[in-house]
Amino acid sequence: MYLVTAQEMRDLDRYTIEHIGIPGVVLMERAGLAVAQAITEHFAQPGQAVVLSGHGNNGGDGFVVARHLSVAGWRTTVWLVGSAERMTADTQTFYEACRHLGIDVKTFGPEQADELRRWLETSDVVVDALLGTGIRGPVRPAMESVIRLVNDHARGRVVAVDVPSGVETDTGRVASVAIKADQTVTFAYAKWCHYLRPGAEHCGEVVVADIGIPPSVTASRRPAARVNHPQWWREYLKPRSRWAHKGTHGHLLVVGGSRGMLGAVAMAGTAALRAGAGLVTIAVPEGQHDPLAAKVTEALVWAWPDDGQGRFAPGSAERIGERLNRLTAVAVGPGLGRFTGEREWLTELLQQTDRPMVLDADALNVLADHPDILDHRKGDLILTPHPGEMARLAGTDTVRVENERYRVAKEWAERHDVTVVLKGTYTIIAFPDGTQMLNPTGSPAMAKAGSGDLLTGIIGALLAQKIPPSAAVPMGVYVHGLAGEFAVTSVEHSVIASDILLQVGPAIRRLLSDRVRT
Ligand SMILES: NC(=O)C1=CN([C@@H]2O[C@H](COP(=O)(O)OP(=O)(O)OC[C@H]3O[C@@H](n4cnc5c(N)ncnc54)[C@H](O)[C@@H]3O)[C@@H](O)[C@H]2O)[C@@H](O)CC1
Ligand SMILES: Nc1ncnc2c1ncn2[C@@H]1O[C@H](COP(=O)(O)OP(=O)(O)O)[C@@H](O)[C@H]1O
Ligand SMILES: [K+]
Repeated sequence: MYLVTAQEMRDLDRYTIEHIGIPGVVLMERAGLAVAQAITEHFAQPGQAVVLSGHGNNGGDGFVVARHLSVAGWRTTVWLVGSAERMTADTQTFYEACRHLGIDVKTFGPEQADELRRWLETSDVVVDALLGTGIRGPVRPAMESVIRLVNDHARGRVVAVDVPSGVETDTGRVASVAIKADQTVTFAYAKWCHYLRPGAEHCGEVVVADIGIPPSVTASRRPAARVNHPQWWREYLKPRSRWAHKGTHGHLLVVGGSRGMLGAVAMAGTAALRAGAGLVTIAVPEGQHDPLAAKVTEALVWAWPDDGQGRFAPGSAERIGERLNRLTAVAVGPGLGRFTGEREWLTELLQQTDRPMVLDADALNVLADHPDILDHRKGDLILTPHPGEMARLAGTDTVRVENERYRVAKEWAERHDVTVVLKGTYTIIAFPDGTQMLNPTGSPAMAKAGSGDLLTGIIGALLAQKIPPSAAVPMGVYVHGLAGEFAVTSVEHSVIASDILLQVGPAIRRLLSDRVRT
């Protein structure tokens, strides 16, 4: 599924209307019908509904909802919050239809606030069709007072049409106030605000309804963002061949693990094996060799010169040259720490190999301080920052990263020709070509030290198996999130990274069995 901006949605609507020839009223009818169906499916029997309509097309959808609810036996009242003269032609059509059917349509004015409040307090459903993707700037006063009335007084289920009114479609920003919905029924494609805070917190459950826009329209008007889904990389997800041997499934080198931080490389390396890598070698500072070898049983351990403090010695990265030909991907950063000579060290690593490389944790912090290091890279680079690391990379603060997740990752990926995985709830993957993917899998259980190391290992394993980054990265992020969901067997609070590690297999199995079915 694509993830669209307001402008992209307008373009797709217009293309459908003008080039395919499906009239706008047909789309509006389907949109309103989908919302009415979501409501009637939720309730065992009809009750009382208040529909709040603006004069734009979002309001038009509201008139369609009102008509279907009324026909289905609901006591339905519509409040027009706006002016009948400024209605769009399609909205006017369905406004008239409501009137011809004898549905009660009231026009809201400040003097009716008490009456509307009573309706809100006594209705089973409130339909928010005030503002959709056409919102510009802060909500104007009349609508603002209606939105506040809904948030303060609605007792029943609040269902938002397309987006909760007051939420900006492309950014999830709420400039003044916004409806707090229990459910949002959107049309054709998800919009950014359904995933970005604070707007996403206003949506409740999001349902994407088909309104008859033919899927082929995206071929001529391709949106720049997608929701991560197996449809985008399923072809690379294969059962293992009967003739497989360890050499056919790649060799990942994981580099990191300074003193006191061996857990991170151990987790990354083991996750890589669980994600299917044939061989994993973990390179650590010499003094950490024995403790790591005692900790991990299935990965090879390789000692690089130590600085005497349990970290890599300057120049130690030259070691990679020895075994370069046998490696198929590299992951650098878990438990790396900071050390003298780190800039030259990371530069050497990048210079020595054209294998795809994942950079995580302190490798990202070295890069943030010395972005020129990137000039030395020879192969594809994948960066997996959490918001704090992203902020350091982009020279900004975490608050801006969180407020503009959709923009910060994209700018960095394009400017530096790398793939950026900006982690968090709904991880964003920004590709070097400017396109993005938003990941729907994951769980708050993953908000715990160690879960990021697993992701590094999983992506590394998929790259090591020669899956191109455009597929390996979203597949890895999806599998990691699914494993995080599966790991919640009791409560989210108690899940630890090792639990997630054990679910990498079941997550892959789920995807493989889905693959067989579809
Ligand atoms: N053919 C189409 O384009 C379709 C559009 N659909 C619906 O149409 C919506 C988009 O319709 P529109 O583009 O007419 O826009 P909206 O209905 O979202 O809003 C535009 C109207 O709101 C007013 N407005 C804008 N910003 C405001 C603010 N800050 N405070 C108060 N009033 C404000 C404007 O005066 C304008 O009349 C979608 O969200 C969707 O619900 C659906 O019916 C499907 C088909
Ligand atoms: N609330 C959440 N919902 C979904 N995924 C989450 C959530 N919190 C954290 N995660 C995921 O868990 C991982 C945490 O990684 P990171 O912050 O690097 O932690 P660490 O390096 O300490 O393991 C990321 O992949 C992130 O997307
Ligand atoms: K709305």
